[in-house]
Amino acid sequence: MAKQIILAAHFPGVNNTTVWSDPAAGSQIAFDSFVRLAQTAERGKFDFFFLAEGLRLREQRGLIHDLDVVGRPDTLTVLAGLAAVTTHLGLAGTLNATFHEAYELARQLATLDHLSGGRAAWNVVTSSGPFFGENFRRGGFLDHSQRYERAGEFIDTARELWDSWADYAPDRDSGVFADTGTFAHTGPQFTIEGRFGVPRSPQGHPVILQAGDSDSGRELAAAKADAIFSRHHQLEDGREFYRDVHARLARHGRDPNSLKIIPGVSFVLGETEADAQERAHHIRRQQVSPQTAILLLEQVWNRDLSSYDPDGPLPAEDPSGADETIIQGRAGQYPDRLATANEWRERAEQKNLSIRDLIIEVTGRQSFIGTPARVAEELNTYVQTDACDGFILVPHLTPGGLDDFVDTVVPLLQERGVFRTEYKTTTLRGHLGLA
Ligand SMILES: Cc1cc2nc3c(=O)[nH]c(=O)nc-3n(C[C@H](O)[C@H](O)[C@H](O)COP(=O)(O)O)c2cc1C
Repeated sequence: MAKQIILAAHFPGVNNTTVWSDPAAGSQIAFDSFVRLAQTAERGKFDFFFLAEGLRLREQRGLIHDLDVVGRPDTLTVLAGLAAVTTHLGLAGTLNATFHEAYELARQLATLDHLSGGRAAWNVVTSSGPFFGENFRRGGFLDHSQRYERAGEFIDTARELWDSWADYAPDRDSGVFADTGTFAHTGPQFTIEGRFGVPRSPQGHPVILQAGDSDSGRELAAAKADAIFSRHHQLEDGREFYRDVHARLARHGRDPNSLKIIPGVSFVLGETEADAQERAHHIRRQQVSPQTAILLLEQVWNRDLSSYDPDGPLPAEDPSGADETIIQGRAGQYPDRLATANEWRERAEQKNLSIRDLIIEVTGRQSFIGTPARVAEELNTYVQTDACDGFILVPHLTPGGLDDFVDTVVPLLQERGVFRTEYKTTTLRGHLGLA
C-alpha cells in the first residue's frame, strides 16, 4: 500500500512568509483567526495544527522587527482554546526546553491531552542566544550543547512524570487514598521529587516533535522524538536528511516507523501553471516589501543601511565585522558575512538586480507552485520517495490561506488513496500511526 501522507497546518503568526499587511489577512492574535484556520484544517482531515513559539519578538536596530509587530500570543493558551472547538485535529505547540521547567510543562501538556481527548503534541526546541533568556532572568543560560543535554533530560523527566500514574480510575465506594503519581528524578538539569498532579492522559505520552537541525538536534530526535519538524523541503536535500535521520534511528535501535519527518513548506496554487507562477511572484513582492528588503540586507551587512534605496544597487561598503549581530531573537544565518555579501553582489551584478530583487531571489522561494493537480502529484512524490513523511503547510495568509488547498488539493490526494477521507482514529498518535 502507498505511504499515507501526514498533513499539518502551521498558524505562522510572525515570520518571514506571513503577509500580515494584505487586505485579505485577518488578525494574527484574535481567537477567531486561530479557530478559522484550525477548523479549515479539520475540515480537510489534517493530522494536526501547529504553533511555533517566540519567547521574545525579534528586534532590529533596537525596535521590534517590522514582521513581528503583529505579536505572538502564548502557545498553550491558544491550543487549550482550540481543544474546545475541534474534535479530531491534533494540537501541537512549540515549547522551549531551555527556559521552561519539566514539572510545569509536563503538567500543562498532560492537561491539554486530557482536555482534547488525546490530541496534544509538544515540539521541543532549545532556542538560541541570551536574548530570550533575559525574559527569564537567565540571560546567557547554557551553551548550545548543554541546551541539548537539558532538552534530552527534560523529555526523559516529562515521560517519568507522565508514567507516574498507571491507567487509573478512583474507586467511589472505597474512597481510596491512591498511592500513585510519585516521582523522584535526579540529574544534572533537574533534581525534583513529589507527586504528579495529573492522572495518566489519553495518549499516555503526548506526541514529541523536535526541530533543531544540528548534529545534536538530529541525535536528540533519533533518540527520543516521535516526529521532526524539518527545514529540508527540497527533494534531494529532503532525501538526504531522511537517510541521515533513519541511519541514526537504526543506531538507536528504533523502528523506522517510529519517527515521522515533516518539513515546513509553503505553496501557491493557480488555475494554470502561469497563473500560479504569477501569484507566487506577487506574493514574494508582498513578503519582501521595500522596507523588509533593507532589514534583511542589514542582517548580512550587520550595519544600518536605512539610507539605501531598495530599488538601487547593493552597498559598495563591506559588512561590519562586529561580533554582535544587528538582529536579536533569531539564530545567526550567515556565518561568513563577507563571503555572503560578495556572492550577493556578484549575483546582483550579473542579473542587474536591485537590493529588493536580490533579496526576493535569495530568501525563501515558495516550495510548491502550480495547479492543484501538479502540487498534489509533487507532494505525493516527496512522500513516496522518502524525502519526508508529510508536510507542515505554512500559508502566507492568515487565517484564510489554507482554504484553496483543502478544497482543491486534498480531494486529489484522497482520490489517489494517499490521504484519509475520514478520521478513523481519535488521538494524534492514532492519526500518525505511532504506538
Ligand atoms: C524548522 C525549525 C523550526 C524552529 N522553530 C522554532 C520555534 O518556533 N521557536 C524557537 O524558539 N526555536 C525554533 N527553532 C530553533 C531551534 O530551537 C534551535 O534553537 C535552533 O535550530 C538551533 O539548534 P540547532 O543548531 O540544533 O539547529 C526552530 C528550528 C528549526 C530548524
